[in-house]
Amino acid sequence: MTEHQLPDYRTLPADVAERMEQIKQRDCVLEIDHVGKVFAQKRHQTVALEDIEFGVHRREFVCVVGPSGCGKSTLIRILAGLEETTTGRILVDGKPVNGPGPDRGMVFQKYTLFPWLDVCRNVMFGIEMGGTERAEARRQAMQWLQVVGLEHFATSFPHQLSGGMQQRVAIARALAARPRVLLMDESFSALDAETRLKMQNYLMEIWRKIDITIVFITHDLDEAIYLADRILVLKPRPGRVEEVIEVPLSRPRRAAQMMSDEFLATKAHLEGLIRSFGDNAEETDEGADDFTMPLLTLVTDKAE
Ligand SMILES: Nc1ncnc2c1ncn2[C@@H]1O[C@H](COP(=O)(O)OP(=O)(O)OP(=O)(O)O)[C@@H](O)[C@H]1O
Repeated sequence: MTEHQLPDYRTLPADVAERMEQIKQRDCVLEIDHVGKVFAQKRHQTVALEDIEFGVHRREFVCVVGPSGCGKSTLIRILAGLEETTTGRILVDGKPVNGPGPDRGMVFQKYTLFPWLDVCRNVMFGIEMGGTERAEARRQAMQWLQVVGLEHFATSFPHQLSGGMQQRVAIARALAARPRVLLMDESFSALDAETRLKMQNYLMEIWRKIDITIVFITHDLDEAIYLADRILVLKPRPGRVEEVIEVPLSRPRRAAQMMSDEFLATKAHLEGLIRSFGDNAEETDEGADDFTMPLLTLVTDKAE
């Protein structure tokens, strides 16, 4: 099939359309209610987010994509309660949130485990913070380690684990506090491609087993399409919702689907959207295009 024959990404196969209908009938666990964020500096203001309105349904998997500077980090920090909104509000299960809370768990990009605690104690940390006594916290931690397949590493320390394993512990620790929503901020972007795919599959397996709603920020369009039920596309300056895409892929997802017409059409559409924001992109790379590298070698023969 040639490129111009690719199916319209909006055409959902019947099973996916039915699943989307079911998801939409569920309550919204997380509501982003007309959220705006302005960073005021001495000389100017940056409108990082403007009037973001979006609801995430129970057990839905939403990915947020957009070019650098479109407000992805600001949005997830607001959802986590680490940043205040300028306008609008965030609701979890219909209740406005002010600041961080146990109803929202977070997994960051870099490994954030406590290096002086073993794996089990790292997972116990969030449970004990909730007031659970130690023996029960240990029992629950072991259960979560089983969920992420690391029960045999309970007494290992973070530095003894690979990057992927450390992120699995971070996921277990976040889930152990029994949040309603799991917020993931570029959580797999420090991993190599193979480990990343494994982690994506692990995450979807875990998500299928438990009552958790996921919001996942990523730069990687393949990752967004592979994981999400819906993709929220943000455009920069100011950060606004450009489009919400319903991913036309059946579940359970398999890596082979990345070569399907539906996947490729969705990716082509997303790439086109993000390319169209070009003129508004973040200015951090200013000058990169006309940068000329000075010649730092004396070898100038024709074997270049
Ligand atoms: N603390 C801050 N003070 C001032 N401006 C900020 C602050 N944090 C973010 N911004 C600005 O808000 C806008 C959105 O930034 P944000 O980091 O949320 O974007 P992003 O999409 O996460 O970018 P990236 O993909 O590069 O991480 C940018 O213009 C950024 O410069």
